[in-house]
Amino acid sequence: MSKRCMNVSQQTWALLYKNYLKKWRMKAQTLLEWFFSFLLVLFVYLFPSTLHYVRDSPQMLITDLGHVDTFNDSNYVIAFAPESKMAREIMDKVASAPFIKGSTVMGWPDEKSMDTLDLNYSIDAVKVAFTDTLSYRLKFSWRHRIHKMKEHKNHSARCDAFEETIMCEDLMFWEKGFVAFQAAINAAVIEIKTNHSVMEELMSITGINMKMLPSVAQGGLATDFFIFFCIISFSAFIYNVSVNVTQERQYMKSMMTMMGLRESAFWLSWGLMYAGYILIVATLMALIVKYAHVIVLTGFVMVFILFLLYGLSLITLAFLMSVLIKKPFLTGLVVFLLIVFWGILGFTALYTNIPVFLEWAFFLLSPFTFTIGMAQLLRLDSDVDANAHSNSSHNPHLVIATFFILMLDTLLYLTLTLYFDKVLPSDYGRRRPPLFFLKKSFWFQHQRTHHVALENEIESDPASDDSFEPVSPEFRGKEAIRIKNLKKEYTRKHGKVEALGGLVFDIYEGQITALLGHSGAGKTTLLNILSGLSVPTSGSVTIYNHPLSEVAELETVTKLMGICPQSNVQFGFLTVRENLRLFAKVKGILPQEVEQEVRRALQELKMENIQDILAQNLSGGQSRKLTFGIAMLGDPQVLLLDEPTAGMDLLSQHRVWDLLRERRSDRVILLSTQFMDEADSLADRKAFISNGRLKYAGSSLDLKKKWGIGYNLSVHLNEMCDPESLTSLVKQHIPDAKLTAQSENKFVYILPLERTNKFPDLFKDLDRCSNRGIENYGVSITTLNEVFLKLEGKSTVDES
Ligand SMILES: Nc1ncnc2c1ncn2[C@@H]1O[C@H](COP(=O)(O)OP(=O)(O)OP(=O)(O)O)[C@@H](O)[C@H]1O
Repeated sequence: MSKRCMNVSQQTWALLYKNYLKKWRMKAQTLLEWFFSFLLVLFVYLFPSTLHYVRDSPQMLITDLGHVDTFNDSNYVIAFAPESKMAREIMDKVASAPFIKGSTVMGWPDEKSMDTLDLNYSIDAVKVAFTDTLSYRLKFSWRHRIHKMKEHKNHSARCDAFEETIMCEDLMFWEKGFVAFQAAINAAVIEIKTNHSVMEELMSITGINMKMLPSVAQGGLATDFFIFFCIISFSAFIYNVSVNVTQERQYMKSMMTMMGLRESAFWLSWGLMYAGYILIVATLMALIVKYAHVIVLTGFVMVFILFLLYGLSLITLAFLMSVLIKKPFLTGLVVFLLIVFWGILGFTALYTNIPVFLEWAFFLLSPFTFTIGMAQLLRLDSDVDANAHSNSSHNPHLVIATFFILMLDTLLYLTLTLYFDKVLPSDYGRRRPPLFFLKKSFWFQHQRTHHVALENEIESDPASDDSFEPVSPEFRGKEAIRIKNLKKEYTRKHGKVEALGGLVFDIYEGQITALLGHSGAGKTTLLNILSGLSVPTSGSVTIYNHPLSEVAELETVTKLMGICPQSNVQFGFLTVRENLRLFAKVKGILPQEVEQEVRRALQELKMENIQDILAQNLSGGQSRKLTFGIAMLGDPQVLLLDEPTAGMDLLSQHRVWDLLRERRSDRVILLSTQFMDEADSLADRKAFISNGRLKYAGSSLDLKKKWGIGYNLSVHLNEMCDPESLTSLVKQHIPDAKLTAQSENKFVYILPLERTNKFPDLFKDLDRCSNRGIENYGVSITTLNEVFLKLEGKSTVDES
């Protein structure tokens, strides 16, 4: 057996190269992936001209806006809520303010009912919502009075110049009466509380419009679209990583894990590959954002880091979904929809006030965080202070905070991926209990102290039953695989199916053991349990004293095993040689021995002529040969082979048999087969399983002896022959001969094995009787097929 070392970096590089070859060979998929990514980048590139403009109004002078109460507009009603004595008193005083006189003041029982006040377009409502006597909120109409500010374009101290006119958004607060109302309500509250009137004083305050510094403004809806395209800029990659990982995780990852693959190598190989893609697109996006002047003041590095961290978080999100969802297309779709939906949720936070705790919870969703981060970046650009310093690095805290949150999101998704990957049930592989990380054995190397006891506990073959041939003394103490009371039940829609029902069985080193049985007998189930691909419902298995129930022990056992499962294990887009090379590295064969091992497998199985053919183009038999070759890599100590020669031509079958015979000594070989001749000529010991129970274990000879070996004497006769005299002739030589079948012109007798010395005389007499109606006769040895049918018949009788 070659020395094995499960090295994460060797496995990661091998899988990474496999991923690269996949991308290279599946050109259409790869081109589409990059085409869509570049299309999105192009969209983003087309935005910048409409996105921002520099606001510079040098012609705007310092202007005197006059007194607060110069505001003069009677086209509104005043509403307040809740209507209490104090509130009414305050509002009465407010109504006495000179600029309000004559307006309608309405009290409402609560804010909700006040908000139902819906006036026609010509009249506005100014609503005052009291929270207590001293606190209130002033609600101005959305349409006509004060524009609602968006957080990411909240550059409220800005003015725009339209030809000759200068429009300042903030001036609305002065011109539409917001400041005047605020001053009047404040004066009323102060007067009620202090008995001192400040109304006149507050009303005489004057306002001044200062000169504006130049600034960069963002383009409203266009900016939102721009952010949206940034959110979905990695979608094509993320869709593909979701689909690829889900596909591989279903079967190939479990198989490779059973060969010794470290989980981290699998995730790293996909993670690193797509991190490379993300790096390229993040650089392009940052270049566009920066050099097309979407963002003028913020540095390239900040934008690049934001895109990179966002992209990485999406890779881990795709990983997480691939663990939670089984269908590849569905995983890709769900991830895409989540990106869109969570991104849009980010806009909600920009436009509305969502509760703080909810906002923090939403930060766990990386597209949400990215939206906020992007908005903050754009906002930095129009920040007044930033303009003053002409360097945004003075105020980047919020953007840097989003970097950290994105890192946390990535870490969270990765942790959840690894956790659910271990805990959630799947078709193959061992599941851990939900709280496995609390167990000491998970953190510390397992100490094997109880194995001796366990070994003693296990009963040996039930030798007392004469259906089981006692093993010869030379094999005593060579029990490599010990199976005790092994049960396996599958739950189906209509109840449970018992695939194995309490198997007790030892498999010895130095022997080839064949599992025989009808379809659905439980052979694959047993082999899957021994390979660690399936978990028994009850009972125990030890391989070289390592109990398979212990995950840590399973890792040791995988180093000893070579597995050839019922379905082929190979990557269709790799050639035969590449497949062998990849699996040799996954199995931990030392780097300097890999090529030698691959060459040996190609030679031994006569696959040199097909070594450069893609596995997907191999015939069924050739594929099987490749899977067998993969199982044999590293010359494993324990070989578990599920119908290894199925579909192979005769020559290949014999090649496989020869190989197994050559390796038999000091190895444990267990194979299942449907071919009786394979079991007959290859296996030293046959185990016959029927309906999940062991019916017989022993050598071919013993099996045939117990179940009707011998020789079949078939005599063909014509109408001249007297059947009774034929039977008495046979019995005269061999009294215990049995007539097993008779037809009009053919009689079949079974002649016991130990009577071979009587055969010559019998044949002589039969020759002599040729003139008495015996046309011809022949003798054949009982085949295993016949024994199988007999045993099968007995099982059916037993069952009924
Ligand atoms: N995943 C599963 N879910 C439900 N039932 C299953 C599952 N796998 C196997 N079974 C059932 O368990 C029983 C044993 O199946 P198994 O595949 O071990 O038989 P087998 O002896 O290998 O058959 P074959 O020679 O046809 O491969 C069958 O009744 C089968 O239907």
